[in-house]
Amino acid sequence: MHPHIAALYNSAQKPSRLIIGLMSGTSLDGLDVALCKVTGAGINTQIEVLNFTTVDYNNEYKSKIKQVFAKRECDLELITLLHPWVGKLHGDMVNQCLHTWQVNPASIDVIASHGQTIYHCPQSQHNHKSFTNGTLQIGDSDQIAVTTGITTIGDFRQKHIAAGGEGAPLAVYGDYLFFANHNENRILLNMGGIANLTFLPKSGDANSVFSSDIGPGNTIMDAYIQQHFEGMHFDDGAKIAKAGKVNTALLNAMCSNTFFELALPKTTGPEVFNLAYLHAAQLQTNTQHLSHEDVMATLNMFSARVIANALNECAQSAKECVVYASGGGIHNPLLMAHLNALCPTIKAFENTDDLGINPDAKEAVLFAILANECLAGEQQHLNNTAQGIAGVTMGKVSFAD
Ligand SMILES: Nc1ncnc2c1ncn2[C@@H]1O[C@H](COP(=O)(O)OP(=O)(O)OP(=O)(O)O)[C@@H](O)[C@H]1O
Ligand SMILES: CC(=O)N[C@H]1[C@@H]2OC[C@@H](O2)[C@@H](O)[C@@H]1O[C@H](C)C(=O)O
Repeated sequence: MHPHIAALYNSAQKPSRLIIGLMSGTSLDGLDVALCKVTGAGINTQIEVLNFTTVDYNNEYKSKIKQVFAKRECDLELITLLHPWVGKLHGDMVNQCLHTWQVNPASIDVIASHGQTIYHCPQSQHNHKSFTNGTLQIGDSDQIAVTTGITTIGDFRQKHIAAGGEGAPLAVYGDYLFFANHNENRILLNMGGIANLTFLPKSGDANSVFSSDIGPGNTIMDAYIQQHFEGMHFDDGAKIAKAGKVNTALLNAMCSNTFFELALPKTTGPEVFNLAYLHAAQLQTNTQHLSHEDVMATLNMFSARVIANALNECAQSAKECVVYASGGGIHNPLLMAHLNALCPTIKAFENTDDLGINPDAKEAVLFAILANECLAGEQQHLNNTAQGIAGVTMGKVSFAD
């Protein structure tokens, strides 16, 4: 047997494994690195996050990725070069974290790498009759494995597509294994660039579990700030939005899009929710001359309204839902205040800290859980293709040499 296969076999048989989850989201703020001790597998999975950090991206990374990010047309040579470059950079960042944490790389069983999404196109968002769903993540796992010397499992989304899904949201798998609870109807809400949710009924009925993207979380707000406020990446503490007034005409125009008419589950991305989306709504409502503050107030309310609509829809099908929020949006006080006001049927808004997982680390932890299932999961716990939840093992294995 090849020693790499033997090592994986040994890892899979251990009662617990050290797995580093890596997530680089649509906000392009940094690489989330979560060192997890994962015990067991399947519905017996337990997680302890031993260390977590976000390694900030520098301007070079952001500007290089932005040249291809969510763009229908771009330089193929650049994409080809970025794929190994991002992987190497992510590997270097893991090495830097391990050094800082004084953790021996040899003690890590595997790295779970999401990569960097550069384009997402479910069937509902493209006009090519002969194609179904597609999504593309760069940041080659072979580069991470070679750079760190640690076996890396990556490229999780392609199996989901191969099995008929849209390649997202994958959160549902980890959410179900780790957060489902018999005493409470739960909604796990993540507000990153794009917002998504997982509904976990207390009945535990796997067929009633579902997950969906909702629409914009922070993505349009971030893009607007980056365009108009030099050196700023986001509206810290919602200071700018708080100084403005919501423009109802613009808000209503933004809320009117075919994506919102599609039934859950569905997926989307910054390919749709971007500055061009805002500009089209401004043109339509003759609101091009609003102040930056008023635009930000309206964008903030736009995100809140679409998220609230989805939460209220879930709350109709199950009484007394508790929302557990995660992602950078929880740090936006105006967004959170709007959500509370717009969701009277939600029993309580908590965040995943209350369930033992740092809300900023949650997505990276979810990929560690997916890698753990790839290694040690003995059966599929969710399998409902009608709800976009394919019962498949996700992830491709890259060895270090
Ligand atoms: N203090 C804060 N005030 C306002 N907004 C904040 C604050 N901190 C973070 N955010 C928002 O959270 C964003 C980062 O969120 P997160 O890291 O969850 O996104 P992501 O993982 O890249 O996205 P996705 O989950 O869609 O892939 C920032 O770009 C910003 O918009
Ligand atoms: C294609 C892609 O990268 N989608 C991301 C994005 O960010 C949030 C939302 O859109 C979600 O569908 C997904 O990420 C999370 C981790 C998921 O798959 O559950």
